[in-house]
Amino acid sequence: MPSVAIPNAPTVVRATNVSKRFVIRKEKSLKERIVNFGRSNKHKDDFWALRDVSFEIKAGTTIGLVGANGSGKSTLLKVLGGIIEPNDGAVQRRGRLAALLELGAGFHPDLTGRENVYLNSSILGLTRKQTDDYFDSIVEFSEIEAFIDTQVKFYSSGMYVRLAFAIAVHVDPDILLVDEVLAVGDEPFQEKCMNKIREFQQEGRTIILVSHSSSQVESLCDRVVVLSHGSVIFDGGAREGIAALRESFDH
Ligand SMILES: Nc1ncnc2c1ncn2[C@@H]1O[C@H](COP(=O)(O)OP(=O)(O)OP(=O)(O)O)[C@@H](O)[C@H]1O
Repeated sequence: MPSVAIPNAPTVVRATNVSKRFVIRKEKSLKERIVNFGRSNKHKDDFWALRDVSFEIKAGTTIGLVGANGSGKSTLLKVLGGIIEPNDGAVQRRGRLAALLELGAGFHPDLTGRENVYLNSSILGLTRKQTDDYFDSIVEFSEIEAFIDTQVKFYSSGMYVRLAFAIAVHVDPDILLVDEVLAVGDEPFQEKCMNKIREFQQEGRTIILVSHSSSQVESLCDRVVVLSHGSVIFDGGAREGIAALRESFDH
């Protein structure tokens, strides 16, 4: 088992019948524009990115969210992290959460790396004194010392991820959400992140990971949830989950 199983571990995340709808605006075709001359060139469609998703996650579990492109993984991660609200259903969480979502999320582009460290840490519940204490260690982990006083809008995607990951792992999270972002780091940094994730597993923290890498999911996760068109089609062991994922590509 990749993480340390805790007997009778409490539930730290519970999603109950979660559904999320987006409104998609589409341009009308030339024919529709002529027929509807004088009216708006756009029409709206409802799109359910998540439909009736329910599961519970016990403390200390590493869970992989997998599925084809557009199946709803990032949307689910954002709903679990409280970054977006579901239209139906509810999410309950216990403990401090740190989230590594899409690139640059959580960073203010006009602020420097240093200022963003302080801003992010305070959003995640650290005092200024605690951030002062962690600051050097965050910068050292990120290995971007030379750019720490540069505005983050000038950062490369790898530099963003380095700083974001370094902050997330220093705020003592009980739950860590990681979207695909790690794939952006270079090989040595990815290895460093994997080691940190393994350390977190040993410490009994809960990790929710979105990944397209089957080998990464199999080596890190205790459990896999497979999404297809916004619904859970499998919830169980990692190896069986990867098999269910491959099968879902054929449908
Ligand atoms: N803000 C939004 N407005 C409209 N549609 C959205 C929005 N965010 C996501 N979607 C749609 O919801 C669906 C699920 O998107 P999501 O990013 O959750 O998929 P994913 O499984 O993470 O995909 P990928 O593997 O490509 O990253 C997609 O069809 C996407 O276009």
